[in-house]
Amino acid sequence: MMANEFPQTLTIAGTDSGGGAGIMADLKTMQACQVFGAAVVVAVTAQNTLGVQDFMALPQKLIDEQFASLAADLKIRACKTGMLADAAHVHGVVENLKKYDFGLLTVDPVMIAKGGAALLADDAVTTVRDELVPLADVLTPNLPEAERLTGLTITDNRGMEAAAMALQDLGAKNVVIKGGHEATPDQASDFVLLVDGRSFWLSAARMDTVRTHGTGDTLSSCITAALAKGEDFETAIRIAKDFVTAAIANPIAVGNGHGPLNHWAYNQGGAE
Ligand SMILES: Nc1ncnc2c1ncn2[C@@H]1O[C@H](COP(=O)(O)OP(=O)(O)OP(=O)(O)O)[C@@H](O)[C@H]1O
Ligand SMILES: Cc1ncc(COP(=O)(O)O)c(N)n1
Repeated sequence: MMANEFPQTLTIAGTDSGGGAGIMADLKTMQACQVFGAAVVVAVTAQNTLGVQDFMALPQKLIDEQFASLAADLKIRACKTGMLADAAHVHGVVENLKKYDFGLLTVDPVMIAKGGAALLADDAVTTVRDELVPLADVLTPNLPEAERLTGLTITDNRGMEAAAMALQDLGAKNVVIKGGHEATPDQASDFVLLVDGRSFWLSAARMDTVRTHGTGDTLSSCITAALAKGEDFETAIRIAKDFVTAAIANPIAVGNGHGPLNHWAYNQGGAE
């Protein structure tokens, strides 16, 4: 393998001082997936498993410089976005994604943290919908995010399927509607609509646990890692579901609130 050819990935998101979500969860997932992970920090949060105490988005100039630094040196094969804070920063990230080639893009349209804190300004939802979603090779909204982006109300499986189609109409190629927030007691079921029109459900036993901090970040960064390794969309999404299921099913005791996932579990044979 050439010196510059090792699979390289990028997360464009916010930090989590508590280590469980955001860029920290992304890099831990990428490491476990045996790809190299780089990061463009858009926002810094003061956060733990109990919630988000404060955050600040970085000046756009510094964000632009991080993109330029990576473009000048690394060979990123796949990237993902997470917390982008506000409309101006969403727009700034979109400009950079159009300027540089960082490979396949997974968009996790992060809006509200598990503890209830807003990680995206309300008026930025339209910017995400109009500017970022059309660039997405894979879009991974949870149910509230899918509702905000489409204007639909999702109450059942049919609603998830309709939302996925609406998101493809907005320009996303492959869509994963995450059912973590669904009120089904037994199953955590995600609906996948692929770019070629095929669709399927991915279901796992729903774990009765509060240790689910960073589940969405973990899923989207595992998809990113698998794509960087050359997997096709369907395989990448299936691997990521197994990875996150194992990471939830084998909890580690950290913090007193929504605890982080176990990013070693999948490699230790912990897939359910
Ligand atoms: N309690 C659970 N048991 C099993 N799987 C779960 C559970 N909660 C979430 N999942 C799975 O985790 C993945 C992420 O889904 P979720 O809806 O929690 O995303 P999210 O809200 O974006 O996560 P976060 O905001 O915490 O990063 C999905 O595959 C979902 O089915
Ligand atoms: C920086 C950052 N990015 C994303 C999340 C979402 O994760 P969760 O919904 O599990 O709190 C978060 N809490 N913090």
